[in-house]
Amino acid sequence: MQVHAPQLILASASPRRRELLAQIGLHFVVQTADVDETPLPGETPAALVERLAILKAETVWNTRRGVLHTPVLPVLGSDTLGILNGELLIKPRDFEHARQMLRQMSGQHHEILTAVALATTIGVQRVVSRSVVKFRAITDAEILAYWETGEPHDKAGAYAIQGLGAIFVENLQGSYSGVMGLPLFETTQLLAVAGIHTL
Ligand SMILES: Cc1cn([C@H]2C[C@H](O)[C@@H](COP(=O)(O)OP(=O)(O)OP(=O)(O)O)O2)c(=O)[nH]c1=O
Repeated sequence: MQVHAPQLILASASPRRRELLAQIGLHFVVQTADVDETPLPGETPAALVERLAILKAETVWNTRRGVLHTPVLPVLGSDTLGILNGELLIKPRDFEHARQMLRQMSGQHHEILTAVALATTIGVQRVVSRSVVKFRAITDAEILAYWETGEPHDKAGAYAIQGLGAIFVENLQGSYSGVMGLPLFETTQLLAVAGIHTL
């Protein structure tokens, strides 16, 4: 088996982000950043998602720099959240919270924002991907059955487009990988600026 030197550090505990980066053939190591994801008073969703992606990337960048005292690999951080009627769709706290979000999303359009930040020696570059997702009508019985699969528990908006949640998605305008947690088009553009190429 050939061992590749890592090209970057992924500052994320999300298995989806790992899968997506691996899908485009990048070699990376994972170092997670445990950051406070609470919105600031009056913070817009777009400002929040961008701030959290930057915070995740910078937190890991600063830790690596402090420990190693040597040139550090670029660090990629990301954050995903949804918006419906101005309200945030985040990871559900419990079944009640998931039910409340999915009931609101039933038969409606919502927006998914994923921000990506790349920390390098020249500073932090970032980009935000926006997608609009239309859900079909969902019954309460379906919400309960879906919750019981476990899939919604750790996903923004309490669903996974890459999983069983796909059955609710009538239409998607935007980035499939962005909804899943890491928009690959935008990510490769950021990486190219840092000299990391996929082809
Ligand atoms: C909408 C949607 C979200 N998600 C996931 C992507 C993210 O992992 C998660 C949103 O939570 P995030 O806080 O963005 O990420 P995370 O806590 O999983 O990982 P980390 O902060 O360490 O990077 O929801 C899906 O997997 N599929 C979907 O369709």
